[in-house]
Amino acid sequence: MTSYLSLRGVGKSFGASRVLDGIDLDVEPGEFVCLLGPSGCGKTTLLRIVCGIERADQGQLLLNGQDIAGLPPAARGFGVVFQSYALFPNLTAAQNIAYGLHPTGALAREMAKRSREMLDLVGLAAHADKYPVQLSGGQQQRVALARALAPNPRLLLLDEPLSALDAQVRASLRGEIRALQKRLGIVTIMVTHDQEEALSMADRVVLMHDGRIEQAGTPGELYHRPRTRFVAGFVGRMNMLPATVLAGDRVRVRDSELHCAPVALQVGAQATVGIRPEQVVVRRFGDGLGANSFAARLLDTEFLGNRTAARLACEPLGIEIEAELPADHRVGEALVPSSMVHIELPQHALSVLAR
Ligand SMILES: Nc1ncnc2c1ncn2[C@@H]1O[C@H](COP(=O)(O)OP(=O)(O)OP(=O)(O)O)[C@@H](O)[C@H]1O
Repeated sequence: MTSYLSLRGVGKSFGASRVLDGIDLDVEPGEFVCLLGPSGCGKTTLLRIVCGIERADQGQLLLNGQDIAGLPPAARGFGVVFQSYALFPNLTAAQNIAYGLHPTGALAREMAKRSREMLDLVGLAAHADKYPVQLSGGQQQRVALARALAPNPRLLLLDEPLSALDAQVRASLRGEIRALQKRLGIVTIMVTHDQEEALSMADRVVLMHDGRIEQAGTPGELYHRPRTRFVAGFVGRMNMLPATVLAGDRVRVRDSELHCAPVALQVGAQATVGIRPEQVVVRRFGDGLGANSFAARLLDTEFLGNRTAARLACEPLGIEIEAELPADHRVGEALVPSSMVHIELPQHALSVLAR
């Protein structure tokens, strides 16, 4: 089956520096894909290549099976929204949106009608005649989104569209963009360095590192089944324990044996065992000494409202462990610094990764 958009072996260098290396990516109809990664990993360059502002040195860019690498940006028919609103200050909201329709050759009457429809779509019908300076940051970004969507683009490209906004507006716009994208069914690629944004908005997250795709998958896959240490460390928080593989379902950490889900690594391989803080089970000292249970000393706690974060020193494993307990945790009141507890690292919650 042909994907809607396919990138095959896309590579790009700036001078001697290799910024993208062998990027393969398929985007399916209706999908919302986030390019996520640390600063400098190449995500913006990749979006600019899809957009046509930048040319790849190698590889193919196929839309519905057709190579579009040679097409200039305007001929691609994509809608783009940048971090800065990039609205024309001398045009009203309605005129800014209509401006995006000029290349379609629509008549003035049609453009005005479409512009009103789009303002309605982004909840700004009452602000049609305002100039950008009279609109809040969030409203300006909604106008920019409406402008990008007005010509019915074949692809919507968003480059950190929320990063200039304050936290509250950002959170509400996240939901709005996501809902709009689903309603219109428009294939969308968004660049962000904010993992929470990527996990909450995307159908699929493409995590990039040093110009390569480290892992692509649903938010749940990246969070629960990271394939590399980089993914485990970048998406959410993870305790990491140096380990040696003992058997298909056992590893050794220091002098202790841990049972884990089946691992693909060879016996004797050096590995890292990862466990999320919220999956560490904390019990009263002496309670529940099953497999993967260890004594630990509480170093400190941090009250976070709906949960409590705890730092524990676990001597048998030779590391500090971070745990997160729900607010109503029954051991919660006994958690005073220096007290001893037992922790369990449940078998199913351990990710065993190559070192
Ligand atoms: N026009 C250019 N000329 C030279 N180097 C460039 C150019 N554009 C980007 N780079 C370099 O390419 C690398 C990747 O940049 P890119 O902007 O794609 O990364 P990014 O992941 O989007 O990072 P950020 O989140 O900081 O924007 C960086 O090292 C950057 O300095």
